[in-house]
Amino acid sequence: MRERERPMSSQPFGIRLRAAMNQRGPLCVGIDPHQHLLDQWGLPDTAEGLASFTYGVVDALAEHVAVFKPQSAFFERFGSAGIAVLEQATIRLRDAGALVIIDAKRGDIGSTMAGYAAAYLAEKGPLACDALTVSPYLGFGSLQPAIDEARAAGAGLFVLALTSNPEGPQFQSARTTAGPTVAGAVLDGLRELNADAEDLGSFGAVVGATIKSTGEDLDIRGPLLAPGLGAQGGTAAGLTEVFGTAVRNVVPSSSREILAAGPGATALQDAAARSNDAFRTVLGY
Ligand SMILES: O=C(O)c1cc(=O)[nH]c(=O)n1[C@@H]1O[C@H](COP(=O)(O)O)[C@@H](O)[C@H]1O
Repeated sequence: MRERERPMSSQPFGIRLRAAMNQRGPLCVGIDPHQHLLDQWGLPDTAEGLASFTYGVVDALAEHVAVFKPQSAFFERFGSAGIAVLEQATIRLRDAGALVIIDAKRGDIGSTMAGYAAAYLAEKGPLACDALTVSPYLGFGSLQPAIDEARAAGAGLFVLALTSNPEGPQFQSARTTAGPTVAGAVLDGLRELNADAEDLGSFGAVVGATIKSTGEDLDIRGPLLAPGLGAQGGTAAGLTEVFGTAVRNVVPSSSREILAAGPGATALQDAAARSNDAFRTVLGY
């Protein structure tokens, strides 16, 4: 069967992502159950508190928002009980038609990367999600097993390129021996992976909404995950300055700003809808 004729569930990630953003708006809600948010929601700092918080977000938003990005760190904090919540939340979100990017920023030598790929990207993996954040600092080529598994499963990757934290440029703006910056080399690698994509490829970059203009070419024919909105100071209006003509491919991600509206489901839905509307206008959805 040709790619375009396949049912949506078995389409490559980039195609599913564009369809979901067209349908529900571009907002990605980050699920970052910080200790202070559990406290603010009146929940204990335990695995049970984590579960109530996470399923509260899932129940309120799974049918309204296109993309979710659970932050693995805050689930790992509670060991296997926390990982079980991440697993369940991922299943429930996907069952409700949302896409899940697990933010685990994995990166290792190729043979170990294959283990992460089996956990997060393989169709029957225990934490199977739609896309995974990965780190390229062991060399872009070290990501190959994850790239292969993503292609086989119709999943995607988001590779760190220009991160939102102030320390990022120390490495990311440094020049490689071949000439481009480290970030530029990552973007070049992604452009190559997406070369055959008609609209949006499955291999994306992480580019912080806070980075201002860098002179890097962000047109990689793939999605640009933009965290740093809200709590870190990035705004919807500022996205055009950072992304220029590539702004249409941005997946704007916001965690604390939306989560702080909880625990009420209606308040969470209102916060997500407001945010989604602002991004729709800027990104042209
Ligand atoms: O990969 C990420 O999502 C990420 C990359 C980056 O450059 N900056 C960044 O903040 N993030 C993540 O995005 C989320 C931001 O959360 P808020 O600042 O609360 O919206 C956190 O889970 C971060 O780990």
